[in-house]
Amino acid sequence: MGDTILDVKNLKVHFDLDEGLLKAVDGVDFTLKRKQTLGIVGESGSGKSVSAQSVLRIVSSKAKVEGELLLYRAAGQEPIDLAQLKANGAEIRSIRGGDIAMIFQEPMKAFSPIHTIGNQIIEAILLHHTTNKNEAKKIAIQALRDVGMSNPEQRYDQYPHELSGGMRQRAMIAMALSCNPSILIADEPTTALDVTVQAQVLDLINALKEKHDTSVMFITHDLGVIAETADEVAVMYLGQIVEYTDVDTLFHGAQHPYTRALLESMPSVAKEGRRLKAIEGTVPTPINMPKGCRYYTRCTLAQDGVCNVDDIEMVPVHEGHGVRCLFAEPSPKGEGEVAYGK
Ligand SMILES: Nc1ncnc2c1ncn2[C@@H]1O[C@H](COP(=O)(O)OP(=O)(O)OP(=O)(O)O)[C@@H](O)[C@H]1O
Repeated sequence: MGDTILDVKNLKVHFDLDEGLLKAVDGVDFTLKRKQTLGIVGESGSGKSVSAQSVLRIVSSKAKVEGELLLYRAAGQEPIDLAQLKANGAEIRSIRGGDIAMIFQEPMKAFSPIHTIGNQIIEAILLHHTTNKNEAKKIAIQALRDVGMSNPEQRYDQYPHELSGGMRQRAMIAMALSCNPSILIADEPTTALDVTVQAQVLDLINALKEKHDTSVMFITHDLGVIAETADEVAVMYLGQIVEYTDVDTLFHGAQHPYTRALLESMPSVAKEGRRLKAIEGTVPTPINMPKGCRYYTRCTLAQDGVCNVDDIEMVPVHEGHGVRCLFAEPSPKGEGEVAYGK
């Protein structure tokens, strides 16, 4: 467990709705290693955000959360099971923002419009770091400088609406990192930004991760972002992880038909002159799901009577590479691409 900082075991998040039981997350396992970035990728509705919110215990109070969320604060120490903490108790509140911080797609979700950027950043620092206001202000200004804000002293006194979208994103990252968290959860932080600013923010997150030895859980629907940030990747579909591997194998030896379809819909992967292939259909709502493979309704390899009979288990095809598909084959690292579809 030495290099593991977060170990998520059999996480289930279910919502009991009038229409039926919605299984937003249904038996998810992953480990986040120290100083590494785990990318979680999948289309909208696959359960990425709900998984992340469960770690911080900020998922809606209507959700039923089961499983283990083991946080190893230091190597060799007994873990804390975040799933066992009271959702609004003192312990999880001290972990939120202290050990684990989160950034979102929309920074206005993180900031209140009626307080200055500086006052909001020092609030967290005063809670987790120091009770001295002058010292907290110095840390906040340094954090703004670290994320590349020009005139950080002036930014400190500005309101969120006075900054551009990219600047607000940087300010949110400064707030998240001002308490030096060991884990940063980034939920689509660059989706709303134009391409140039997106690249700058990704570079910034990667640089800060190296500087502060932070572990990052990076949630995105974009494999391009995964290529830029992740060491390991979990591909999610309808509440389950369908493929789990290191980033090189993802791009050169993916086996799950869903991962392959995502790759084929990615601009730089599509061969020259070939049209991008959109994935047919949409992600169904995970209510009253039939037995069998969750991807059955959209899969080009689906076989009636084979794939829609029993729930599909994750098959280890190589050390550190798991695939939830009956057609997965054991493969030496990186050779799945050759085996698949031949
Ligand atoms: N508070 C809630 N009540 C009921 N259902 C919810 C709630 N929050 C999320 N869901 C459902 O859970 C499923 C997973 O949602 P989630 O937001 O985790 O997906 P996602 O992969 O992060 O997609 P997106 O990128 O669109 O946020 C979806 O079917 C969603 O409608």
